[in-house]
Amino acid sequence: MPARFITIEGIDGAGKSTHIEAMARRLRERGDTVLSTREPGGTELAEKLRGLVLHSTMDPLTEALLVFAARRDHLQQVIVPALARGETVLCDRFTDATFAYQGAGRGFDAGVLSQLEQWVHGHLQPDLTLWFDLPAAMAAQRRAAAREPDRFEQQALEFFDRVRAGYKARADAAPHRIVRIDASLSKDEVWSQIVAALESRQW
Ligand SMILES: Nc1ncnc2c1ncn2[C@@H]1O[C@H](COP(=O)(O)OP(=O)(O)O)[C@@H](O)[C@H]1O
Ligand SMILES: Cc1cn([C@H]2C[C@H](O)[C@@H](COP(=O)(O)OP(=O)(O)O)O2)c(=O)[nH]c1=O
Repeated sequence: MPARFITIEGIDGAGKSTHIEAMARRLRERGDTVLSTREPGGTELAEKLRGLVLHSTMDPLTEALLVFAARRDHLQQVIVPALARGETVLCDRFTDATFAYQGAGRGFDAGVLSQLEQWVHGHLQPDLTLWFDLPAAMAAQRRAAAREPDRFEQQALEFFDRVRAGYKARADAAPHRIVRIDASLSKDEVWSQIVAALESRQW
């Protein structure tokens, strides 16, 4: 099987978790061996770093270094070996999230993030990224109805407006890799857009 690296992005509450299992199922039904994972996380060490990033106060450079440290471990231990075996890796968030959250959201230097990206994964990029896009206020309403907020989810709407703009900039810069999903629509309509994005690649 051809290896495929698919990432899912979007602000908190966009509906990523809601659709990831169904995506994995659909890809498996079509013959892929699917490894479903997430960032920060995906290994024992990276899950520990996730706990720190989500719950401890720290400066933006420390935050950026920790998410990239978690990513390095995840790539080496899980993602790269799975791709080498020809598997499909389905990852809830990846480096676009760092540019959106630490870069656009926190205001951390995008040039430094690009250097870290280069060190950590060189030219390895996802083959496809589905960006779940919706207004920050709508995502906040969905989150409020669903769960207790973590460090990022406690941020004001303006923070998520900036993160959303950060994702848009990434999508504009990589239009062939990043497909925008209108996540403000109903779950069924979101699912149809996901299927269309996969089908357009014969996946
Ligand atoms: N298209 C949708 N319309 C309405 N509610 C949705 C939609 N997609 C997800 N939700 C709900 O919004 C909440 C957040 O969704 P979730 O999948 O956890 O988002 P994320 O993983 O992107 O943070 C959940 O309660 C979920 O059921
Ligand atoms: C991957 C990544 C995530 N994050 C943040 C975004 C999210 O608020 C948080 C965890 O993401 P997520 O797994 O989507 O959270 P949840 O399980 O609550 O839906 O980490 C960054 O700030 N930078 C990153 O590089």
